[in-house]
Amino acid sequence: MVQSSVLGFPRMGKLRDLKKATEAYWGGKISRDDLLAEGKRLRQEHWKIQKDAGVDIIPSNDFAFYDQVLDHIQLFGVIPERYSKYNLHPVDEYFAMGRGLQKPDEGVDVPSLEMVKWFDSNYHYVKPTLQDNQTFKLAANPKPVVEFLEAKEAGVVTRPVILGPVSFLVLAKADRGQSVDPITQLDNLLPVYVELLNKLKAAGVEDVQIDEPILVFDLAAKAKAAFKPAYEKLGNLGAQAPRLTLATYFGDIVHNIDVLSSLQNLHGIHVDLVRNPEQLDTVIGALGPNQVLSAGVVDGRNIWKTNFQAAIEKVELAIQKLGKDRVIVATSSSLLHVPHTLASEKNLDAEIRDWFSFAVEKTAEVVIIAKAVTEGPASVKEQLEANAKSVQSRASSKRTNDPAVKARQASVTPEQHNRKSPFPVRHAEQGKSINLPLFPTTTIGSFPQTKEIRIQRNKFTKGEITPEEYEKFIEKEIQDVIKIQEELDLDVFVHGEPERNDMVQYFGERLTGYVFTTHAWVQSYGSRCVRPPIIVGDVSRPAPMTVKESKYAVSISKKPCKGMITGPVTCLRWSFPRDDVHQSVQAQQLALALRDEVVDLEAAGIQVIQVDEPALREGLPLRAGAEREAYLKWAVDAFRLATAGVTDNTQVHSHFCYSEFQDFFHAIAALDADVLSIENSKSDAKLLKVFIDEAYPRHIGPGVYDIHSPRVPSEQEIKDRIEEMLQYLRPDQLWVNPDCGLKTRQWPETKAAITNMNNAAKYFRQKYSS
Ligand SMILES: CN1c2c(nc(N)[nH]c2=O)NC[C@@H]1CNc1ccc(C(=O)N[C@@H](CCC(=O)N[C@@H](CCC(=O)N[C@@H](CCC(=O)O)C(=O)O)C(=O)O)C(=O)O)cc1
Ligand SMILES: N[C@@H](CCS)C(=O)O
Ligand SMILES: [Zn+2]
Repeated sequence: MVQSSVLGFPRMGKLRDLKKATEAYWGGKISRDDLLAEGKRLRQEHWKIQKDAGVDIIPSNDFAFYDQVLDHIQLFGVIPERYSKYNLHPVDEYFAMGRGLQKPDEGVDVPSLEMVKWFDSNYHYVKPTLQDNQTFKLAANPKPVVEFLEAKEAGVVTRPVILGPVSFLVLAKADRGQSVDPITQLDNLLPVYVELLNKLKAAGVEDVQIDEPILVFDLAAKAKAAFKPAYEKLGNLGAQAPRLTLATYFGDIVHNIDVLSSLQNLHGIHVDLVRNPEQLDTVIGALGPNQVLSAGVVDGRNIWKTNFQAAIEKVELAIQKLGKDRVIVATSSSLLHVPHTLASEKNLDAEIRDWFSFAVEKTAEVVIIAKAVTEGPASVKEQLEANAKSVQSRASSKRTNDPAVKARQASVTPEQHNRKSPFPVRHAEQGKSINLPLFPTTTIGSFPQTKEIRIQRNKFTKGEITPEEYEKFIEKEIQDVIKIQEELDLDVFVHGEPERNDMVQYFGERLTGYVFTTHAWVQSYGSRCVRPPIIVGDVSRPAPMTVKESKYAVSISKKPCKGMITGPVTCLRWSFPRDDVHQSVQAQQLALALRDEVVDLEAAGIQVIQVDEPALREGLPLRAGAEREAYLKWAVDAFRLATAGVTDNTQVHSHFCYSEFQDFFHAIAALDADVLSIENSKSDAKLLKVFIDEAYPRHIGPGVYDIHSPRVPSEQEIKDRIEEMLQYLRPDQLWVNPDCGLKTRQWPETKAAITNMNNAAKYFRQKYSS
């Protein structure tokens, strides 16, 4: 019998219940016990959904209050002393590592651990941070054991998910000032895994899913070599330990296929056959004689209904070689990256709705495919017919095709990708009308999205206030934000983005070719969620999207005020993209729509325009090679096409909130933006060395403080940070700004942090102008 399996389920709940509970706990509105009870309720609800759907292999320990990697940091006792010294309750210590903690009355002040993108997704994980004398110790009540028992008690037998030791270490880093190479810690870490597996077995666990997603990367020799000792140990624990199924996702493992020879004692291997179906034969060829293949054929990263016929064909190929008992039908990855259920969407057009499948629906899909290949297609005849109809409806729908968009794409010329003059000429031109001091200060675009803003937007969406009332409210917000920036004495203002629910969803709602949802939330980090709009057809811009608000802000600003839009690659990556058209085509359509917006902003008198591309790095194919080069070409072209329609006088900014730009520097330079703001506050400033090494001529604002945490950085801390940056950047090229937008922050901490930031900038301005 072919079993069905889900690799992980979204944890937020149908109505973002987990977000609400964690934020209520942080705000002191519910107790710790209430929070823990809500977590338990959600886990049970999610297990029940999967059990009722008939899923054979249901995950546990896929739940996390903040992040699953952070769970492992705590599970293995990899807690830096700056947190453990406060002897906080484990729940509070966990959140302190995730989001920092500042309680001046109790003498507690600690920033969060670094948070970075999970592979090429818009989910962020907390980076394990190791010391030179790192030790590892299993937590007293290991979470995977506790949650397995909890499920068992509820009548659900689960397969706990744990992150494998090699991935844990490869995804880790040495703490600031430490030099440990994490992978060298394998021997110290493995005993903790052995202890955990023994405890799981003692609790009755038969099977464990051990995730080693780093196998999809090009691995350093040391990391690759670590698999053999790790899995010779963990795969040979016999009756003392559960069977292990090693899971990879988001790429193929063909380039690391030799590693499989040292994994032959494991029960099974999971591969992503949505992303890389071509790896099937190679992986089957490398399996041990009794090993099971978990075939990831239901997409964990996108919302399109699975094409059953195509999925069944893939699974049948595996069955022909391995037999039914050695094949599992699975989601390609955890379903963390898709929304909870399509059932909540009441406003979608019926034709288009029929093309989608969210997490709950995907659990049903794995079951149907498994049944089709076990019992034959007749056993699920109706479902197969309905599915074929949906697939056909989408393939032939007129809604996906716009000849005018295609015609415009066909007429794009190479010249449209180039600014009129090189940077020195532009810089001189811009200096004539945009007066800036040394170390200009600015922010990244958004100011706090207060409860009041969200309430008014909610009322407007529901028709409880008129468009005029909403517009007045937004104008008042912009006025307030401009006044605050005057008081804070910033040099380049922003309008604060109060009209935007989200930097991508907002544009999706204004572009044709998109549909958007009401409840389709996906976790981005911690309690923060996004509602990615869905690209269903060719994209175009029926009308200006941001000009009114930006023009208004400029009209009331005494200093330059940036126009603000989201770039084409980010609009693409943070949407659910089409899977029937190459992403380069979708990016170019978005670029043309945004080019019109940029030109309109300039025509409306906006001299500084920021085009955010924080997802440019995340879209980089995970392995070096031709695919990566091709991506860089079309992604850079899309940005240039979007921005190059303006005159030399307009200063184009771009923003990236990630610090991993070293392997990517040439693409950033090729964007030809006049000013870049990048994330840097939580990374080593020496990463900036690449800007000197490559003689980067233009201007840069590496973030001087972390906006993900409510913690207020001191003026001295920011000065120290700028001092470090000046080892790598020229004073005349350095801007001073936070890491990213301030929408998640509250006003008091925002004002305090920016005051400190501005004072630090003034100190250097004085120092370098005398
Ligand atoms: C910059 N980042 C972004 C990423 N991806 C995006 N798509 N957008 C980004 O900005 N990726 C990387 C980074 C970090 N990520 C995030 C992600 C999410 C947030 C954030 O603040 N999310 C909000 C939700 C934002 C939103 O869409 N809000 C809507 C709906 C608000 C709402 O909940 N309304 C209530 C009713 C109103 C009320 O009573 O409060 C409801 O619907 O129930 C809006 O503003 O209209 C979040 O809350 O998680 C930040 C950084
Ligand atoms: N302009 C956006 C960029 C976030 S990446 C903001 O400030 O929120
Ligand atoms: Zn950002």
